[in-house]
Amino acid sequence: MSMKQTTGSGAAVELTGVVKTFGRAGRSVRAVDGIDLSIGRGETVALLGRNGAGKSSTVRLLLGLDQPDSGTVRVLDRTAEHAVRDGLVGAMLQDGRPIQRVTVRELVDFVASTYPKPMPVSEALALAGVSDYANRRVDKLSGGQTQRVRFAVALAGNPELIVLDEPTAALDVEARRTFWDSMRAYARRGNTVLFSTHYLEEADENADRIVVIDRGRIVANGTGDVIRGSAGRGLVSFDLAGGPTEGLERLPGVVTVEVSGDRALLHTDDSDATVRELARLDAIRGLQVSRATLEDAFLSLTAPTAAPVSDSERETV
Ligand SMILES: Nc1ncnc2c1ncn2[C@@H]1O[C@H](COP(=O)(O)OP(=O)(O)OP(=O)(O)O)[C@@H](O)[C@H]1O
Repeated sequence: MSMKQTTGSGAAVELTGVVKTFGRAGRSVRAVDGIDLSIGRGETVALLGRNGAGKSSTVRLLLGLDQPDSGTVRVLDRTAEHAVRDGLVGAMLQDGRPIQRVTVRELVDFVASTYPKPMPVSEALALAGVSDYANRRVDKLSGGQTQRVRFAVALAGNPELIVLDEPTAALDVEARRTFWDSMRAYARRGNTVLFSTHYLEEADENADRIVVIDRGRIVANGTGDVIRGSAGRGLVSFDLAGGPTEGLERLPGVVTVEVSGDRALLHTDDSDATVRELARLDAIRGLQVSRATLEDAFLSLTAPTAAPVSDSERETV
């Protein structure tokens, strides 16, 4: 195992009041709308959000590929560009395609040679799980194998922080599992990992902490359990049967209320108390009680259409 580099004692990632707008005035979109986020060294953090929530935009800011309109981005005690230039950050972006006609080993070897303190090539290949096909051409591999080669490329510079934008989006279940095994092995060395994903289970299983992002803002931040509880630990639903929806949020235990058609869904911290009160009000037609899952919490925290509010819309809100 290679020696860890040491780069000071601050957070691995520190975003403060970060705003990033795309487009021209009047028709602009706030892809990132005031994000404050601190990630400690050695943490594995999932950025979870729907399509268009602002995950990729946040990742690009972290890699110094874009500049924020306002706010600050610090990575390992320096600017993002500086951290990348110093070889401290490895990245897997969504659209990166490895160059063709070279073998896996040649590719990783070449990338490693561009860094000041690279990881030994055999180690990067082993950690990414690609040693078995190191002598095969990169353009002759399956989707899962290609993704792991891209992981080996991201590891080549021996980074302290790795940033993965939806790394498993195109992989089957088995390929995903092996991918995460490799990623966790890298994290166990004391490294920091930030990955974005649509998959709740993936965030729950592989991250120490989940940051839920919606419309360019952080709407929840904590362990899977914290997120699960943030919208209430229980779910109580019933048919409104034409009854009123006002006041449901004031029922005992209730944290949030969703009404869909003629059905009310209450997220509650105390299902028993909520149900008792509903019974008293005789509002128990089609009553169902269940434990809230991470998905329930996620759905209640994020808007159904996650398109960010444009500046022109914002003025009218
Ligand atoms: N270069 C750009 N020019 C214009 N708009 C952009 C640009 N990049 C992102 N956006 C817009 O900013 C918003 C956030 O996009 P972003 O790609 O960050 O979301 P995401 O959470 O990564 O989504 P996905 O899961 O679909 O990749 C979207 O409305 C997107 O259309």
